[in-house]
Parts: sequence; structure tokens; C-alpha cells
Amino acid sequence: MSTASNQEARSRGKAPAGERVADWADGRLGIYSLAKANMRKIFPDHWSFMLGEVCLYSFIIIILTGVYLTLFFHPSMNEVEYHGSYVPLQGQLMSEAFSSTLHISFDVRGGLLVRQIHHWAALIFLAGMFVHMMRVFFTGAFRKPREINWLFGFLLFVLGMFTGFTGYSLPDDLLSGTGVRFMEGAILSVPIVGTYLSFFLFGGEFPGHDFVARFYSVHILLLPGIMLGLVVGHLILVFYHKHTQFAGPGKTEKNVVGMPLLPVYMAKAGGFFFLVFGVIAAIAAVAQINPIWAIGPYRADQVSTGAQPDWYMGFAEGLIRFMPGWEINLWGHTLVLGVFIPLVAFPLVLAAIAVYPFIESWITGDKSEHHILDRPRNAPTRTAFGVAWITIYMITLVGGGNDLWATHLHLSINAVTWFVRIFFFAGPVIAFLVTKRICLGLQRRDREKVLHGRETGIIKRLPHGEFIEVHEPLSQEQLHTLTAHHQYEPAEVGPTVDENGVERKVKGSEKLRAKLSDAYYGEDAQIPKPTVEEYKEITSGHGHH
Ligand code: HEM
Ligand code: HEM
Repeated sequence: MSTASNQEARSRGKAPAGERVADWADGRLGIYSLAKANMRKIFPDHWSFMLGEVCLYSFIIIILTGVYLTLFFHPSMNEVEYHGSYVPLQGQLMSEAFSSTLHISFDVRGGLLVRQIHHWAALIFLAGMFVHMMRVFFTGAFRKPREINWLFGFLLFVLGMFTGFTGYSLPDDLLSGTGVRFMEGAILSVPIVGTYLSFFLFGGEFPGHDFVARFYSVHILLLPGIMLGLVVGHLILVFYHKHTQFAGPGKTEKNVVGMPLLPVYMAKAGGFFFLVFGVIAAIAAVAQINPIWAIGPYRADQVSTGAQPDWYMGFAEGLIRFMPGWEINLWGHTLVLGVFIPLVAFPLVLAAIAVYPFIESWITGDKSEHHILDRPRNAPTRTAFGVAWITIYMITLVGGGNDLWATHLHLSINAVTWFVRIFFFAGPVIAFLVTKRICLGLQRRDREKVLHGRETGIIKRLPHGEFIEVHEPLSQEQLHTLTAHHQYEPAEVGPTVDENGVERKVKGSEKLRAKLSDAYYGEDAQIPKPTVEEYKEITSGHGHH
């Protein structure tokens, strides 16, 4: 039918309706040239590239469900008497925030499901970001030209943590109130300005009457607004830089091998969005989360046992829980080091990962662009640092739940705390050494495979009685993949005399760089990959040995 009307339109000298609309829009927005340049953009295929999409889709789900929640949530700390349909709390005094969250859970159509989807999506969003960040880290995708995008991502991770924190504090229940109290304690530990900051934030003595309303605007507007801007910037940069790819035949630093954005990638991405939404909705439908009616409204004089923050805040909690309760009393003032040191350590643990790309590029002195990803084993020192960092993070996470580990595993809480204290320092060192060894072992195996082929497990007996195992040579593709990586030479301290033959002072930073470079690329830090000559010498003449 449309073909018939199109022909009719043409015969009257007019373009078909669709074309006219397209023309109209193109004349005003220039979308034709924009679309032409971008719609055929190529995206490489690898499962780990879906992690960024998980972040994106869970973020969209959070915004959609968050908007629904704002329709019914009352961000007020005014005290009200509860008369909703949850019978056990009938007649109880509570804040409007708490009572409206009960209302969402029990009286609003789909309210409980949407609340649970919002909360589960937040947990998955942060987990997605964590794993996505690690994929980018371990494959070296943060290298030039993507350092800025790494920082954008890092900011998203940190802002995501705080958006989650402000979000789960909104219902004003006993658990989240305990978390806010924890934050108040941390702020109070700041020397000189701590008390002022706390009074400013809470509008007076904790808990005051203001924090839910304040957290609300921060939670639904300020932080998500900044995050949305960063996500758009992040994706524009992914588009602009083009995606990285793993080494393989036909893949170079100058091309991208994969599928075009339209129609293939769009179709896949669209399907994947519904898959992520479906999985989160299914989890939210069957797994209860944050049952505030069982926890009860917040009262500053109460705290329940087993109180835990959401997982992404657990490491901050852990830093405080395993720290000895040191205090210094000076001129009538108390400096609570037991809280203040963790407060300073908190950004440091995070910043270590933020600045890493800049440290690595300083050590390598490499100014070239990198679009081919590293296999983690081929960058043993970086991989080892990454695993050491995850170890610190996980150990502090254990510290954050020391009471739960103790009760669930029937251990003494002091034993768990001491375990965390010791392994906060020892864990990353052990993880670093073990990871580096494993990477070097894997590099040796790759070298072995390139030079001697794959062990087939087929044993042959030669006429003179000797047993040999048949090795199957690798295909050209496999050989390429295993030998494509670049191996750096360790940087050395430059000439110690200047052009006039006068001895110059070697700067401390130069020495440090040479030392670090040796740790990264010295003899103990990488196994030389096979050279063409070695390969030819071994493979010429006999197919197996
Ligand atoms: C709201 C959170 C985030 C969203 C929606 C997001 C989304 C994405 C998407 C869709 C991609 C392309 C596909 C992929 O490589 O997975 C990507 C790539 C990238 N992301 Fe993220 N990301 C987020 C957080 C982060 C974080 C926390 C980091 C690191 C700290 C990060 C660093 C990067 C980098 C460096 C790339 C380029 C990787 C490459 O081309 O190989 N992102 N991001
Ligand atoms: C990265 C972004 C976000 C994260 C991580 C996040 C996380 C959370 C979490 C964990 C809760 C507690 C839910 C519960 O009751 O168990 C919450 C509550 C809430 N969020 Fe968000 N949220 C985000 C963005 C938004 C946005 C954009 C909106 C609105 C446009 C929103 C609106 C709300 C409202 C109204 C509540 C209180 C109602 C309730 O607790 O059920 N959130 N948020």
C-alpha cells in the first residue's frame, strides 16, 4: 500500500511523505550527515565490552524507577502517626519520609516492585561499574588517548557510591539512620572544622529536621544530573576515540574490526537492554531488599545489630571497623585518629586507581596511542597492582562486615578484626607477588606454545623405542595473537654528563622512574617473546619433536 502511494506521490512530482519528513528534519538539524558519519561506526565484539552497557542500562533503569518513586515519596522529617495498611506499625510515630516509603511499599500499585527494582539496579549498577573499570584496567584500555575517559568513569564510580548512599538514607529507617550517624561521626572527626561542617549539613544537632530533604535534592537532582552529563561525555568519547580491540589477525592500531552500529550493534544493544531490565526485574520480584517495615523508623538513641551498608560502602565501613580506637587529647581537644585516619584513607584507596594511568605513562614514557588491548598476563606488574588493589578493597569489605563473618562462621569478632588488620598490609603484597608469578608463568607457556606448538596428548613410539609427544603447530592466527604485544625496554637514567662534558646532577625523579621502569620491564618482569629467528630455527626441518 505504501509503495502504491509512494508511486502516486512521485507521479505528482512530490517526494514520498517519509522522504519529505527526513528532508525537513535534515534541513534543520543536519541529521543526514551526522547519521551518515556515525551510523555505520564499527563496534568490535567481545563479551567484556558488554560491561559498559550493563552500567548504562542499569543507570537508565534507576532513573526510570526513581522518577516513579518521586511521585509518592515525601522528603520530610515531620513526625506523623502511622495509619497505613501495615498493621504492626499502626499508631507508631515516625517521619513522613518513613511513612511514605511504607505507603509506596504497601499501598501504591507496583510500588514495592519499583522500589526493589530501584534498589537492586543500584547494587548492580555499582557492581557493573566496578567490573567494567577492572576490564578497562587489566586490558590497559585506559592508555593514551583514553586517560580522560578513565577519569570520567572514575568520577562516575565515586558519584555513584554517594548517590547510592544518599538514596538508601532517604527512607529514614533505623538501618539507614545508623549509616547517616556513621557519616556524622566521620565528619566530626575532622580537626577544627568538623563540628561546624556537621551542624551545617544537618541544620543543627544530629539528626535535626533537614537532612532527608537535603539528601533528597542531592539524590534526585544534583548527583544524577552531574552523572548524566558525565555518562553522555563518556559515551561521546568512546565514540570519538573508537573502541579498542584485542589483538588478532587483521586488527591494527589504525582500524576497528567488528559490526556496524546500525543495524547489527543497535539490535544487539536494544535486546541486551531488555535482558538487563528483565534480569533486574526478576531479581527484584523474588529477592526482598531493604524491608524497612521490619527494620523500623530511625531513632537517634537506637541501633540494631548486624547493621550493614550497601556493598559499595562496605569498604569505607571496614576501614573504620579495623582501625584501633586511637585518640589524642591536646589542650582540651580530642583528635579521634581511630576515625580520622580511615576518613583520610578512604579517598586515598580510591585515588590510587584514578591516577594509575598517569603513573604508568610516566614510567613507560610512551607517548603513542594504544587501540590494541593488552592481555593481562603481558603486563604482569600492572596486573599485579590491580589484583593487589582489589585485595585491599575486598579485605576492607570483610572488615566492614566483621560482625556478620563472626556470627555466621562462629568466630570471635576480634579474630576477624585482627585478620583484617594483618591482611590489610600483607594481603596486597602476597597478591602482588603471586599474580606476577602467575602472569610470568603464563607468558612462559605462551612462548613455549609459539615455539613448540600445542601439546596434543598423543604419545608416539619411535622405531628405536623412544617415546615422544606430538606437538601441533599453532595456526597463523594464534601465532599472531600470542606475539602481537609490544615489550618495553626498561627506561634508563640519561647521560650523567651534559653536552659540555660537565657532570650533571641526576634528579631523584629520574632515578625513581628508572627503578620503577626496571620493576615493570626488567628481566624479572617479562619473558622475552620469541623472535622470528628463534621461531624459524626451531620449526625449520621437523614438524614435531
Ligand atoms: C555510569 C557508568 C558507566 C557507563 C554507563 C559506562 C559505559 C561505557 C560503555 C558503553 C563503553 C563502551 C563499551 C565497553 O567497553 O564496555 C565504555 C568504555 C569505557 N569506559 Fe565506561 N562506563 C561507565 C563507567 C566507567 C568507569 C567506572 C570507568 C573507569 C574508571 C570507565 C572507563 C571506560 C573506558 C576507559 C572506556 C573505553 C574502553 C575501550 O575503548 O576499550 N567507565 N564505558
Ligand atoms: C545513580 C543513581 C541512583 C542510585 C545509585 C540510587 C539509589 C537509591 C537507593 C539504593 C535507594 C533506596 C531504596 C530503598 O528504599 O530501598 C533510593 C531511593 C530513592 N531514589 Fe534513588 N538512586 C539513584 C538515582 C535516582 C534518581 C535519578 C531518582 C529520581 C529521579 C531517584 C529517586 C529516589 C527516591 C524518590 C528514593 C526514595 C524512595 C525509596 O526509598 O523507596 N533515585 N535510591
